[in-house]
Amino acid sequence: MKPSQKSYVPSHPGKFVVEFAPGDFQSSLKSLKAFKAGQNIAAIEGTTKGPKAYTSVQCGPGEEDHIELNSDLVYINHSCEPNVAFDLSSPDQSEWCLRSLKPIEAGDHLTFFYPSTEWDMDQAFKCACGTKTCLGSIQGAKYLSKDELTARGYVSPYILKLIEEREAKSS
Ligand SMILES: C[S@@+](CC[C@H](N)C(=O)[O-])C[C@H]1O[C@@H](n2cnc3c(N)ncnc32)[C@H](O)[C@@H]1O
Repeated sequence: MKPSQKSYVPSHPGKFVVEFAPGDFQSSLKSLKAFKAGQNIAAIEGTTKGPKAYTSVQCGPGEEDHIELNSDLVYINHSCEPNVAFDLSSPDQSEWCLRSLKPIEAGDHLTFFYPSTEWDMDQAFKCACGTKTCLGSIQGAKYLSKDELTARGYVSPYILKLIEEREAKSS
């Protein structure tokens, strides 16, 4: 579920705001504040378990390990050169956070590298991030090499483990 433009109430007032745009999947999340690289910029809280969906974030290695964010963070788009990461690596959910990977200025759009958390995405898409290292088609980590995956600043440990299992099977 995504917050909709009708009766929009920001989930992170003063910090982030959704920029609603016409057309399917054209909206995004903008930062209202500057952050240094490597900061915990938001707690990941208020999540619920759910089936894999284009709005869900994978939080472990299994088919059942998907959460709905239930907040404006669902509007963070993918980039092949992301400025934030979802760090859901701790077994203690109270430590889950959104972390800046680079300095972020007020007005910057937040982006994360979707395959850093997603193994095999519910909805693949042609990437419009426009970066030099754009991979073109985004379907999940399953379809990438370890080098393509690890060059983006952060990969979830459960995704790295799945990559290593894949490599062990093919060797
Ligand atoms: C969870 S939504 C993110 C918010 C979305 N932009 C919206 O307006 O609802 C994920 C979807 O946004 C779109 N999207 C996100 N990043 C994208 C990118 N870099 N290029 C093209 N589409 C993207 C894709 O359709 C993807 O399935």
